[in-house]
Amino acid sequence: MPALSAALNVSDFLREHIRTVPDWPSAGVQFRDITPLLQDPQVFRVLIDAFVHRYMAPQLRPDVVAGLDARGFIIGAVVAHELNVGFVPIRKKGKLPFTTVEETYELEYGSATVELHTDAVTQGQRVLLIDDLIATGGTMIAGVKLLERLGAHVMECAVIVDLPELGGSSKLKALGKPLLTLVDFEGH
Ligand SMILES: O=P(O)(O)OC[C@H]1O[C@H](OP(=O)(O)OP(=O)(O)O)[C@H](O)[C@@H]1O
Ligand SMILES: Nc1ncnc2[nH]cnc12
Repeated sequence: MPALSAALNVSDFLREHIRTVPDWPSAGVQFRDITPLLQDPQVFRVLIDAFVHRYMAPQLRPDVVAGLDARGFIIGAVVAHELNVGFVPIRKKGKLPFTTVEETYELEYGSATVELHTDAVTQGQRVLLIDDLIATGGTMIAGVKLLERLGAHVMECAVIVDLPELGGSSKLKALGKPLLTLVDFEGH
């Protein structure tokens, strides 16, 4: 495993620790598995620092970080902790106990509904919305809609992996939402 050095940029370094699993969870899907990024503490730190360094800047510092179920929780909660701001989970339907708002969307392989507690954010709060990956953009856009329905402002979205051919990152940009992506993969 190469160490992160001047010869290797962060994106290339992280790419080497993402595993591609063909035909999972269904035929034709190239599943981009981020678990190897989390397994090695040094690699995990490079990943988290890539987000934290950007959002420490005063003009980009959020009031709160929101994370998308489930892999967005792993990254989002750690980034929130490092930034010393709160974390709010956007969960798959049926998991949140208090009153919620909900949004249904299409995935690369199925459909889903996500929910957010109605008191999770307040009017005008600046939110950073984090997930592990953007494919069709359905999940991320559903998250933006939920947060903004409650009056918050999603100032930026951030992911580890972008699958640009699935169109999600373009859709998000067309909506005027800035998106930080650390690693791009061609194909599905
Ligand atoms: O851009 P999209 O087409 O919406 O796809 C991206 C979403 O798909 C994956 O989650 P998944 O729904 O597989 O759930 P999981 O995190 O619980 O595995 C991934 O973690 C994103 O949340
Ligand atoms: N190809 C993919 N790999 C990992 N997670 C995904 N979510 C949607 N598409 C995905």
